[in-house]
Amino acid sequence: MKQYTVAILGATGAVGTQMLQCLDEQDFPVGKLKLLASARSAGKAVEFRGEQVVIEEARPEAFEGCDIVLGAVEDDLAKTLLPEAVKRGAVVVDNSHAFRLDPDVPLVVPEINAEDIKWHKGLIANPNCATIIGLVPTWPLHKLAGVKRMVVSTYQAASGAGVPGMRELEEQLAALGRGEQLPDPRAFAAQLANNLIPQIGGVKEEGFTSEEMKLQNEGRKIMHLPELRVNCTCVRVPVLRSHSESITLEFERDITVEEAREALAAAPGVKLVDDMDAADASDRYPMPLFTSDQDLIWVGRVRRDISNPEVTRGITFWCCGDQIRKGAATNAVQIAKLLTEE
Ligand SMILES: NC(=O)C1=CN([C@@H]2O[C@H](COP(=O)(O)OP(=O)(O)OC[C@H]3O[C@@H](n4cnc5c(N)ncnc54)[C@H](OP(=O)(O)O)[C@@H]3O)[C@@H](O)[C@H]2O)C=CC1
Ligand SMILES: N[C@@H](CC(=O)OP(=O)(O)O)C(=O)O
Repeated sequence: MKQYTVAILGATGAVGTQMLQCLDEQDFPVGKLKLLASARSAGKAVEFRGEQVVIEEARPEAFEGCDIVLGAVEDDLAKTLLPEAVKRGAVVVDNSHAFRLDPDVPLVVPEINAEDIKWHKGLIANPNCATIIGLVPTWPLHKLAGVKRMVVSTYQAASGAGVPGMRELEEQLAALGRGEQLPDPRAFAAQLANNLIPQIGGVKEEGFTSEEMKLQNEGRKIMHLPELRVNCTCVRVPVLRSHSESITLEFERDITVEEAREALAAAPGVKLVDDMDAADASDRYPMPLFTSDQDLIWVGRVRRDISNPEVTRGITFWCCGDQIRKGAATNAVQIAKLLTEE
């Protein structure tokens, strides 16, 4: 079996660290591993499959000899460095927003559009985390009844803002526990502990934020639905890990709650947790505490949309998924695995 030289760009971050674990869990055929980060991290060692791998500073020459590069750095750095990897013959799977809407770059969720990998020209983009988590359960319902419109509210964990976001919430919770004054917020616009922040990303069209527009713009490309309409509100919540979403879908054709539940129960990447009579709350509906550090999107609270006059054409549900895993690292490694099977 062919072994691949794999590099992780941003190997010390929230997503990069998780990628390392996913490569191992998904039995990825890694021949040689290169871990790249900033000069601050260069020289530190990280263990992979029982061996110590020394982190290198990310420079264009570091991509020499790489077959696959997994990108886990912010947009500007991705734009500067990743084309250098492609120039040197690597195939790149990038997690940033930099290339997602480029018509020459496939944007892939393997459960939905794995076939798009085939037309890559060296770069494949991993979608936004809230987009992946919302679309994995939307897709089987779309196949059943044709989705026309989505109304979404997201409840996004602090680690969506990377290691700095996670640290900030942990520091704030610890300071509150000790009865101390909280340090000034750095990763977020305001204190997150005991609070909700209804802004993720900069402000774009008509007052919507960049994060809110991703679900529509990336969703259209992934599901090949150029007319899809999405109205989204994204909120940062004081949860460490796992994003949650409330989603209402309007369909072209009739669909019953029973049909929706059946399709969700059979869908790849989805776990249906929808039993309001269960004794234990964790068996009644998905909650972010229980969906962290695993790869499935849990779906529950499946109901008819009672606000829709076409009473059989709307479904509402709640879902939670680990955004560092399926929303980023797991999805990227799944794509890389498909590349090895090409
Ligand atoms: N966190 C999440 O839930 C998700 C994140 N993403 C995307 O993934 C990407 C990474 O995010 P995340 O892991 O959260 O971010 P982190 O802030 O946790 O990690 C950033 C990484 O970038 C590296 N880095 C910073 N500056 C440089 C530099 N000058 N040269 C080389 N490497 C550098 C850091 O290295 P060092 O430690 O040395 O500073 C670190 O490895 C982003 O594009 C983000 O939008 C996508 C989906 C979900
Ligand atoms: N913005 C997301 C995480 C993320 O990094 O998304 P993107 O890769 O689209 O910038 C969040 O904060 O929860």
